[in-house]
Amino acid sequence: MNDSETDSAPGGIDPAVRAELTRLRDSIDNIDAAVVHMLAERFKCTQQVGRLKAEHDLPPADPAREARQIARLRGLAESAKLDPAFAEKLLNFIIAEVIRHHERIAEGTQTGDEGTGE
Ligand SMILES: O=C(O)C(=O)C[C@]1(C(=O)O)C=C[C@@H](O)C=C1
Repeated sequence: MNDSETDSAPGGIDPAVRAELTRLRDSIDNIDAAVVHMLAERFKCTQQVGRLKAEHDLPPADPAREARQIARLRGLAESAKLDPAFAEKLLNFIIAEVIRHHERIAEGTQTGDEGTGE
């Protein structure tokens, strides 16, 4: 249910429920903003890694490094009571995009700034 659907709930919403929903959504919006900012910083780092790898003829992907990152993140997820499988899928999704950026940098088809908004 989206905002307009909750707004048009039959009989209206109890004001206390509405206040609690608004409070939770405010926190969700702050968290989403933090995630975007953290991802932007991560991509700035990985673009530099991509340029370094291209300059030194290193392969875009490093499966051994990825295996260590996944093991570490799964442990962190468990401690944080987050589903480790979800954490792994999310990291794999991000890394796949990073590898695409690395490949484009190595091909010389991008400057290395894509994904950073620069
Ligand atoms: O650490 C590297 O070598 C990177 O290129 C960064 C990164 C990552 O996004 O964390 C991406 C690709 C590699 O396979 C491993 C890790």
